[in-house]
Parts: sequence; structure tokens; C-alpha cells
Amino acid sequence: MPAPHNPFKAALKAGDPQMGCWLGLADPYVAEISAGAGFDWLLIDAEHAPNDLRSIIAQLQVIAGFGSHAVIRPTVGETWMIKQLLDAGAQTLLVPMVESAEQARELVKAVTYPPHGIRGVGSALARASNFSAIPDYLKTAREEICLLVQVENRKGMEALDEILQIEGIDGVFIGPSDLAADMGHIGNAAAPEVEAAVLDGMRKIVAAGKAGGILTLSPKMQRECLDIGATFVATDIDVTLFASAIRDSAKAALSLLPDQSAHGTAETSNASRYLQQLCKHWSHKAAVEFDPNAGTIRFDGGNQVQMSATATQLAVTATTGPRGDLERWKGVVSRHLERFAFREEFSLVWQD
Ligand SMILES: O=C(O)C(=O)C[C@H](O)[C@@H](O)CO
Repeated sequence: MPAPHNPFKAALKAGDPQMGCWLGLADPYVAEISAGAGFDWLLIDAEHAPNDLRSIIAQLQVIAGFGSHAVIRPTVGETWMIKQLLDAGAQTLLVPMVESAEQARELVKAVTYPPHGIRGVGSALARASNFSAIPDYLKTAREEICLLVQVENRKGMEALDEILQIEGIDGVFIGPSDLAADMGHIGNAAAPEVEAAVLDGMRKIVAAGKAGGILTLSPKMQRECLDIGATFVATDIDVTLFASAIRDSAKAALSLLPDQSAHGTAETSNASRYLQQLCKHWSHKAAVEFDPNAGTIRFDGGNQVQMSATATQLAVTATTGPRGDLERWKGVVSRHLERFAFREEFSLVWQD
């Protein structure tokens, strides 16, 4: 009985595009929900997410019951880490920060048993061999291990041609975020120079007969990479999906509650001047509408000011969202108006 078949590796070999999702919530409950969503593969991230061997094993166990394939990204491509992940039952690894053919060569040895590699023999204890229930695991494991490497800086891109020559590397993933940073465009993987480098690298990978992969939230880049022939493309991240959805949900819930408002007046013959000064002062960072007699200032976070001016009085309404700090906001508005009215005895008296 051989090592379990790796359908993901077979699909990449057949050039059959596999669509994936990043898992960074580091929780088997979330992995189980994600595994039932329909993605072809799920990346369990131990580089940028709080995963450890135990959390990875728990996620491998729940994903095993679904059609999605688990791809594990170790923190670094260390032999000891790879040994533990393979014994834990990972069959596909995505190793970050590969910068040279020599590094790629060492990774191939780390996933290969002796005499051709250096993977330690411990299958008797390993989940990978179903705890020795697979008698010829040692002889058949390598064929079902899919080794993917990440090229994600200028050094790695310069070595890409040599990396692509290394036998035993099944695919190369280009990391746009890290590549952007190394190219001087940190936080901007959409920079034209970065996108061009990513697409050029992807063409080289596909032309070399290796599987090309990427994680990009850009529909344009997803399409372009697939059109080039990339075969493992991740299009979303569980962390950002959840964070965005729950923030929107909280905003919608709070929008059902009433805003908080306070009303104040100041006796002054310069009401229109101060109204217009405050509107102009905040016009660069808020939505402002005003004329000499009335003005409205709306900030994105929910803080607002409405003002009206007569020949003798300035009327002000300060508003915050249902959970805003109204007292603080009243103080901010008062201090700004008092600063504009420094030439006179000015007092904004709040009625509530
Ligand atoms: O450089 C990249 O892009 C990647 O390797 C993916 C990131 O590590 C992932 O955390 C999304 O930013």
C-alpha cells in the first residue's frame, strides 16, 4: 500500500489550474468551514500566521475530510521544520524566500529520503504513514510530495532561471508583496514595475514546464496569471475576509442606533466669519458645505458639525455616531471656535 495519492501534485503536472485560498486564522474550526467552501487548495500559513505544528496538524486533520488540498507554508525552509511537517502528513509544501538554485537543491534533499536526500526516517511514528499502517510509505512517499518554492525578491528573480532547472522543484510561486517591498514599492504590489516583473517571472516559470503560482487579490492579475498558464492561484485570505465582514457587520448594527448630538450657542457679531473659518479649516479632511449663513462638516468616522449664523448669534450642533465620544467632540469644536474668536470674549454655551 503506497503513500496517499497527491491529487494537487497530479493536477499541477497535468496543467489543470487549481484555485486556492490563504488560511491565516490558524484554527481548525475555520479550516473546516474553508474546506467546505469549494477551493481546490488551502494554504496553511506558518510564515505570517500564528500556526505551530499542533495547529497545522489539527487543520490537516479537518481538511482531510474534504476535497480541498492542504498546502503548508513553513516559516522558513529549514530541514528540521520540513521533516516535522512531512511526518505530520503534509504532502505539499510552499517554502518562502528561496533566492538561489543551491537553496532549492537543498530543499529537494530535505523532502527526499536517503540516499538521494536527507529527510530523517521516522515514519513509524508519523501521521504521514498513518502511524505505520502504510507499510511501503518510505519507498513511495517522495513521489507524492509536491515541493513548491517562493521567489519573492530581486535576488530570487535574478536566480529564477537556475532555480527552474532544479529537478524535484514542482512549482514556483511569485510573492508580489515581498517582491514589491524589495523593489522599493513596499505595500504596492500593483506598481506597474512590480506587476511587470511578476508577469515576466510567471512566463518564465510556465515556459520551463514548472507550475506557476501566486496569491493576489487583484482580479486583473488573477486573470493575467491564469492566461499565462499559472496553475496554482490563490485569490483570497480568510483573515481579510473575516476582518472586513465583521467590521461591516458592526457598522451596520450600530447604524441602527441614534446619533448623539449636543446644541450650543455663542453671542457674537462675528458668527458668519467664525462659521466660514471653521468650514474652511476642516474642508481638506471632511465633507464641507457652507455659505455665509449656514455650514455642515461631516467626517468619515461619524463626527459632524452643523452651524447657523445670524447678526448676533452662532448656533452649533455637534454630532457623533452612537458610540462616539460626544464630550470630546464638543471640546474640539469649542476650542477651534474660541481660537478663531481670540479678539473677543467668546463663549460657546452648550445646552446639553
Ligand atoms: O510576498 C507575497 O505576496 C506572499 O508571499 C504572500 C504574503 O506572504 C501573504 O501574507 C499575503 O500578503
